[in-house]
Amino acid sequence: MSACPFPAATVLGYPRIGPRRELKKAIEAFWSGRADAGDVERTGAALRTRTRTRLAELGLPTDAPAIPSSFSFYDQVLDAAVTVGALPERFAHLAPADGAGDPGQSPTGLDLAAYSVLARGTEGLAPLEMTKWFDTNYHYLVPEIGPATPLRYADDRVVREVAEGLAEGVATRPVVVGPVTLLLLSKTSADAPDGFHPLDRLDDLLPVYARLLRELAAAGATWVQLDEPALVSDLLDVPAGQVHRALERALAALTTDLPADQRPCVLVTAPYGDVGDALGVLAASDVDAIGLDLVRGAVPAGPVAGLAGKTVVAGVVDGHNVWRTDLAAALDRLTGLREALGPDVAVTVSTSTSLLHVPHDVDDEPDLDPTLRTWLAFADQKVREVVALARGLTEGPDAVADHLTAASVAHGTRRTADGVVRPQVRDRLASLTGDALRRSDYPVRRAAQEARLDLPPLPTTTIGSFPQTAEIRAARAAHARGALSTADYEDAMRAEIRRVVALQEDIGLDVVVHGEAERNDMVQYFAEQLTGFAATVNGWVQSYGSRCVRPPILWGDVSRPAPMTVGWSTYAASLTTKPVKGMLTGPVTILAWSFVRDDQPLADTARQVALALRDEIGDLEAAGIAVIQVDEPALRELLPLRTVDHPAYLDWSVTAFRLATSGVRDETQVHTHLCYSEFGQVIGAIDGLDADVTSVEAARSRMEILVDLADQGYPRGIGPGVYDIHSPRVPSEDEITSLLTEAVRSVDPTLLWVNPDCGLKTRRYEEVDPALRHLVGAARTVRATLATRV
Ligand SMILES: CN1c2c(nc(N)[nH]c2=O)NC[C@@H]1CNc1ccc(C(=O)N[C@@H](CCC(=O)N[C@@H](CCC(=O)N[C@@H](CCC(=O)O)C(=O)O)C(=O)O)C(=O)O)cc1
Ligand SMILES: N[C@@H](CCS)C(=O)O
Ligand SMILES: [Zn+2]
Repeated sequence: MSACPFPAATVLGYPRIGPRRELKKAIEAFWSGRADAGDVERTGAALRTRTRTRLAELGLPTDAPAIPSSFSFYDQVLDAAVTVGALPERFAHLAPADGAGDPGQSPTGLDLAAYSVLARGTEGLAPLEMTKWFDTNYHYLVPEIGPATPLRYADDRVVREVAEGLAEGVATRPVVVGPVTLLLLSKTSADAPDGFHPLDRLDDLLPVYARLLRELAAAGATWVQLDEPALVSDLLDVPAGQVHRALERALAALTTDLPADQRPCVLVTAPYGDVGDALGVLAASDVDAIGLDLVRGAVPAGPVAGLAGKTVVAGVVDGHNVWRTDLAAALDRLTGLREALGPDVAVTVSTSTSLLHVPHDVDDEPDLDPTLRTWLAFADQKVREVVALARGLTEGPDAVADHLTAASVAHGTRRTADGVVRPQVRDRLASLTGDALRRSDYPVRRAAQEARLDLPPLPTTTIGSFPQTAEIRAARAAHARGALSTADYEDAMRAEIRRVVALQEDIGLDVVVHGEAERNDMVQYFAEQLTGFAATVNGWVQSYGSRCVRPPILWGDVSRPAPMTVGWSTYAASLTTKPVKGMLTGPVTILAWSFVRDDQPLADTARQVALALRDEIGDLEAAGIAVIQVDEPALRELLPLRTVDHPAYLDWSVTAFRLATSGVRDETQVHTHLCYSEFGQVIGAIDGLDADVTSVEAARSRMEILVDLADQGYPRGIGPGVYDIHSPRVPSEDEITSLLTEAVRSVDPTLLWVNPDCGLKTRRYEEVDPALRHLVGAARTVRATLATRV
């Protein structure tokens, strides 16, 4: 018998925000001073208890480590950095002086206030940067590691949570970001010499992980899960060979080199894609189990050298989307896997990724169409699927015949249900010619737009949203529960538009927006108005920290029954003589932030969404809106993790954007907005979008993007963000002036626009008002220098 028996079913992680966003509410109350740290700790503990109890109810055993311990108050990458004490120099004062590195000491680590400072910053102290987690809409905090960054076992929270489970009679499996991924996702700290990479610190980090494993074993953990998603990505700037060598060293240090009785059994997972050649490295190591994403990745074709005696944790249930699993097909896949790997390899059934990316429970969605509901599996339903598949694999399909039949009936109804295929949508798309993707040459458009808009040099604008105040959200909540009529709600939104337009005129912005007050979310708002989408009521998913989104479910062919934004934009236009910018979310972003259908290629779905947006853009134009912005902040997010897949993605994503935007006349100016990006990887696509003006996030990188674009001879309008909206800090006029002065040196000033980095919805008016005044003041100052230059 294996020294490391693994349960037949598990999941790689579970949502932690709570079914009613309990954690969000508790931690935000703490940040605003309405609750103390003890209140938040109690909420966290109650949520962890709930998770363990719920997972057991759903069928995972409590006496074997099938139930993951995957809680976090904010982010799992931050947690790993805190566990290994990797505090950047500017946060050094937060570290408790408790002799944490000493053997025998159990460090209690950072308290919640200090932990929050790393995540959110404080006066004069910038937080860790935040960026997207692989190709998901989840954001992690980026650790900063240099040659001198302390690395020591500094926080025993993960160990305490194991003990907490055991005290309740549940043997959990702690989940920790693995050492290779932690270093590959870290950025090099500013003081590091040229050529340094955080991976250079691997040998300093491994003893810290080894200590963690010993502490976990001592606390009673029989397994630990080390997540190594970096193995599925080519986008992390380190060649695969080097990653594999690092992995070999890490696994040896955490298995081979540790006495078996001093460490838990080790599961290493590679979620979010195909593990590729790293499988050979994992198999050749002494790890006890390997987690494979078999939704995105391939089932090995035959035996893999070194796997004998290990467990393969087969991720056949999609952790990243909400469709009910075709259980019969999954069982075939599992059987095929077992046959391919041979009798010496145990197979456990699992999810492909953590369930962090899906809502809790379909049964908590009273308003969903009953037929649609049968097609779906949220986290809880997925746990049941995993349990049923495990039983089917061990006892044979007959043992779970009811489950297999119910799943196949649901899949059958999905294929033929009304609205899944809409012939009119498909016929329209089929009849489009290449002309639908082309506008006139840019110089022709530019001349027509300049004549129409008559803007000054360095025109100023915002990215669209103004603060979503408590009053706006309260009005929407009251409307949703029937306490405010539609007419009164719309009046409230119009009052907000009046306020926002008047403010922009007062500040002196050149191109005005309506402020997006009416939007609960920049994707959900559109999904609620398009056919083929369903919205949830409680389907919250963590986006970052305490911030959540409710991704809509894109289940059928998409069309636009009626205009979606025209009324709001034309109302704003009626209030001002300045040009009003219409504001839409682009096709790629609508897909990226929805649960997309899995029964047709994403490219086909993107074209349907694009066509609906093309209709909206046509209506905005017909209503006299001269500037229309189509936001694509998620263009980079959906970039495939394997470079071999990039050309096809960039082709369909650019095509979708052009399909949406190319139907307008020359004198209509199309803007786009990109944020959350390392633009280097999509710079060709920025050009391909062919937008007249592109605004990009740039303030935090001091406009480096401009140099890249200038190097490429980028020929169209560009608005590098001059104000970091992620921070409450109000930038001074001088600082914006200095950014703009640099900008006009690297880019043709006649192409330059002046705007913040992103929308202002998460900010407060106390910050936005002065910041925008400084922005306009700076633009005027630099404009004057241009005039004198001429
Ligand atoms: C730009 N970003 C977005 C991403 N994904 C999206 N789908 N949308 C985005 O905008 N990904 C990348 C980034 C991530 N950034 C953010 C930024 C901010 C949030 C955020 O603030 N989320 C809110 C929820 C927003 C929302 O849906 N609002 C609704 C419901 C509001 C609500 O909670 N109402 C209360 C009642 C309120 C009251 O009575 O006063 C309730 O229902 O209980 C709305 O405005 O109607 C959050 O709360 O976290 C997310 C991602
Ligand atoms: N128009 C949106 C873009 C966010 S990426 C906004 O201003 O919030
Ligand atoms: Zn943005």
